[in-house]
Amino acid sequence: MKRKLILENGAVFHGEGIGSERETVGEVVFNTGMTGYQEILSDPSYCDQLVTLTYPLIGNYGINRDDFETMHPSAGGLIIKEAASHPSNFRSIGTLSEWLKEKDIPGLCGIDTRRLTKMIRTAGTLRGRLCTEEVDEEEAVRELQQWIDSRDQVSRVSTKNAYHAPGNGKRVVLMDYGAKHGITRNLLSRGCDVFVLPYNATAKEVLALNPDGVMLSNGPGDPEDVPEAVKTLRSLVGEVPVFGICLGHQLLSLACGATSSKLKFGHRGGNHPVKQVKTGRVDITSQNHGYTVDRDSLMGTDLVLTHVNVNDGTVEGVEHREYPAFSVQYHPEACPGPSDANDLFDQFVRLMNRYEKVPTRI
Ligand SMILES: NC(=O)CC[C@H](N)C(=O)O
Repeated sequence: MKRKLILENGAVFHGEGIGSERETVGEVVFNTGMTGYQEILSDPSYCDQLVTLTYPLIGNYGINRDDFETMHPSAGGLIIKEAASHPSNFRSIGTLSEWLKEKDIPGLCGIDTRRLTKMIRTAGTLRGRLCTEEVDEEEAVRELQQWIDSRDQVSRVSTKNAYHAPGNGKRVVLMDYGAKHGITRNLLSRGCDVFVLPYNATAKEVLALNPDGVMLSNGPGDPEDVPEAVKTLRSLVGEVPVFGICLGHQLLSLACGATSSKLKFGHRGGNHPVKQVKTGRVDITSQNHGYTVDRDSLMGTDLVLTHVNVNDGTVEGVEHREYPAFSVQYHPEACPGPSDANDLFDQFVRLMNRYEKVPTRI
């Protein structure tokens, strides 16, 4: 079925529909990874976004049972050059198009994704509408320009109920702002006893679990839209070791007095070089974010810049001067992407060991 993508700048891309036939509007973003479409589409950080993948052939290894980052994908849509119709992989249980249909995610294929990506790089992230050929383009552009982005993504993707993933090591509370499974997987593989709490859990609720550390997850949207999380973190910093990833990093930074802003077109892909300020070590990292902590705003806070992006100098990591709290903008859990930075989870465990609290548990 013919479908098209209308952008707020008036550009129109005509292609073929795949997946759900539902219409959708969202921010169009691009990811430059060559693989990992299953993890990307199931990562809650992409909630509502129309994701275009710059790699031209997508779906060639199908969909498997192991690589979901959440079981309830919330990505707004997928935009690609070519959808493989005959996937081949020993783990494959179906095609990408079937899965998109099953999860009600609309897609568009057969468009020039390089042209679209260049457009976003020049204009900045654009809103788009994925719809049928009949839709009036001028009217759609007017509507897109007046579109008000929703600001409740974190509350939509976060768990509604607390749950427990048992282990016999350090007790970690994972704040679920839209967490990828990869974070829990990494904590469990280090023996951690993980309690996952909803995004709006209070500091009192967190501390009642008597944790050795608190992990702040990734998640969708603008960090300024989650003031309740910032308030909780203000009370937690200094009480218990904290490690934040991506949205978790941004929220920790806001809680410590820094500010954030939106990047022109974000960082999404598997080859973003990040330099550790102290040692000069460069990790190739997995990234997926549209906002950044303002580097200048760190001055006057108790946060120290620990990591910078080699491409554009933006903040990639901070640590607290006084308290056991650190965070990174990128994804040490990878999935998709390289795992150069996976040792940050070990660093978190070491931090919890160092700050061993007086045992109150029996
Ligand atoms: N992956 C994430 O946690 C993304 C954080 C935030 N939603 C951003 O786009 O900057």
